[in-house]
Amino acid sequence: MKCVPQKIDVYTPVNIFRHPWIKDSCYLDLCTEINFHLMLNSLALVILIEAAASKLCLIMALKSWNWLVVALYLCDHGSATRFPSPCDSYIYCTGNLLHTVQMAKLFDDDKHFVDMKLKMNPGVVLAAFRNLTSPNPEITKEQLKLFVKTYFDAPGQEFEKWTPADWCDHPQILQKISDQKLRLWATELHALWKSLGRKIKLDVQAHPELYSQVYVPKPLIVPGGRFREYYYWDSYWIIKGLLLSDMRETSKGMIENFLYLMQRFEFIPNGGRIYYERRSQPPFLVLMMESYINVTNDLDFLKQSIDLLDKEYEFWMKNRVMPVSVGSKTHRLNRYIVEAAGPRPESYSKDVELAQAVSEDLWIELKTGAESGWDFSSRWFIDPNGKNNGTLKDTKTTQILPVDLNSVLCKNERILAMFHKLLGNFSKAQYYEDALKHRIDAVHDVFWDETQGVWFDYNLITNHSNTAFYASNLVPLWAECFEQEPGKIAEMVIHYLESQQLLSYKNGIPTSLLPSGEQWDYPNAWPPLQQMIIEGLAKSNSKAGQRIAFQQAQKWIHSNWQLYEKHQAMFEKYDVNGDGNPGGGGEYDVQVGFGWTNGVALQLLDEYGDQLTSGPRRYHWRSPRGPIDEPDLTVRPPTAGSANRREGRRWIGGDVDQSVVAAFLRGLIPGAGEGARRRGGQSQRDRVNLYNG
Ligand SMILES: OC[C@H]1O[C@H](O[C@H]2O[C@H](CO)[C@@H](O)[C@H](O)[C@H]2O)[C@H](O)[C@@H](O)[C@@H]1O
Repeated sequence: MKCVPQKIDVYTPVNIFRHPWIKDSCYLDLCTEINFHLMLNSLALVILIEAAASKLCLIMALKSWNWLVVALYLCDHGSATRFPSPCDSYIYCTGNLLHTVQMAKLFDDDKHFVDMKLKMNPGVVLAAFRNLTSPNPEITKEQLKLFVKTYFDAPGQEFEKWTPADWCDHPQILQKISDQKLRLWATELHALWKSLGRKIKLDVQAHPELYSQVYVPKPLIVPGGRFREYYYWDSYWIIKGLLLSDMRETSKGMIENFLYLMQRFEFIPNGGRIYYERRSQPPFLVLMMESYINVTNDLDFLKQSIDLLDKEYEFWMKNRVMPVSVGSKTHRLNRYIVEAAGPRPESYSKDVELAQAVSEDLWIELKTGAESGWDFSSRWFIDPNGKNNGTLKDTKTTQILPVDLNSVLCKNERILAMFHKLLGNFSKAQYYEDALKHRIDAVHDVFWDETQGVWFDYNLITNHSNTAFYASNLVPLWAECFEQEPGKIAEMVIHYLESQQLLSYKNGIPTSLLPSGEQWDYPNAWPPLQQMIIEGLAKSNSKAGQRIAFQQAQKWIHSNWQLYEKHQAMFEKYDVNGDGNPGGGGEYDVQVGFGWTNGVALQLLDEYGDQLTSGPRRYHWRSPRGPIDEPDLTVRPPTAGSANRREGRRWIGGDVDQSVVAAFLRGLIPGAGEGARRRGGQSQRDRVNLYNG
């Protein structure tokens, strides 16, 4: 036990019951029922125990209420309890009831319980649970089941029926898709917005204490499956898809919800549940607004929202920054870090079991992993020697400067500068331009590897790069977070991709090359990562980059479509190998729906709709100036000695007839359809032709 200064806002007289020593016997919601003397006694007892155990804690603290509170500020049981729990609820975020239900594993998925609605006031439910468990805390699983049935409703009670008013039968995007099967599929993807649409009941606003759902005023689109609520970074690709489905009102409503959350929390939480309220996700709000403004030119909306957009950027720059010195320069770069203690309520039993072998600090690292959106991945593993190695228990997300987060912030800075120019605030625009300049410099000095021609995450423990492949290494290309000539940098990145054989997978670019069993690793391929990589290559001034972008788009669309034909479902992630399989691994079963997958598929169909095919047809390039180089599309397992070949790696490409796969892939050479006609812009296809010319 040690005494360390605490954040003053952690234990105030009102929420003093959150102190870990008394929280299980004295619930905040029961405060009014508790005799004042009893309360004083228990506080005195806590202080006495604290004081006895730590010579540095002053017994003087007993003298007055203020001193009691001060003593509680100063006393601590270890680093993990320095922080508050994921939220203040003794039903959904911390306490005996949550612990008992989750550790009894009443449901297959821990998220089920924390998504249930309370039938009665939390104080009543907690009192009933205390009665049930005292004096004998041992209760049977049957008693517990009955208790949950008596006091909770099934998840999903927080929504009312809603059909988006801006949904129409024939969005313009359909006309751009030449392949009939893909066009039919796009029609069905477009229809999926209706089944993923949700409107939160006003009762959630009136009685927030009965729900874990966080109220937002406008209807929204959820990812699907167990993800019954909105998610921050998912919503970017959902909004992109909605805009292509001509659903501007729904898109705007989703952005308004995030602005509402900014007002309430001063940052944007991970997702729409109170157990997510002390962590965020990659900062995409400014990018959502850019997408919306590009389509609508709604400058009034931008004007009303700009202060909150600035505020979100400030949140990241105040709370998620680390100085890092390279040579004589010190840069300020961003990292993920979540200052909340305890297991994640939605994965409670798994977190408790995992931390038993390690320390409770692991819970901070896991929550930080969730904030990164990459929960979980070998990307965050750092073993006791500081190496990028180990298993989930070696997760040290806070100790890594992530390439992708800094690239997204690069985009934020560029877009915010542009927004302020549009609104006539030139000094603020200059502020963001300066920030962008510093960021580009820092990204170059800290992340860029000139020899390998790619960016790498930076390990803050060893002060070295982590040179393993992660798809996030390519995000600066998409974010245009570099100074060099884009064509040149793209050529270097392509050389890296080829040398690592990352373009040889049948269904897309893998998340990593390590089959760790975690979901943000090999062999999974995730929609947002494919989209950023494809767009990054497509917008580079490189002929090869544009060609590869199309090939990857074709692979992705084909495997998404193939699996949809088989299961009538869209998945949250896919396997890079085989004849179309959903992804797997991680702590929950693969989910269907699926918000960002549908958004990315629509984006690719919009961009390449005149060229993409559902089947293995051979296309001939009909450029008037002669053929482009035929790409090497041979599918092969990694060769011996290549950096991507690791012990135990699963190569599923061996399951299928390689010659058939190779023939299939050879059919993916860019074809000449009718030129893509984009609304107000140059298409990928046009850019390819221009380049050829
Ligand atoms: O319940 C486990 C974790 O689930 C979420 O993460 C995954 O799904 C999200 C929604 O599609 C996605 O944004 C995230 O990238 C996925 O890894 C949730 O965001 C986590 O906080 C949660 O612990």
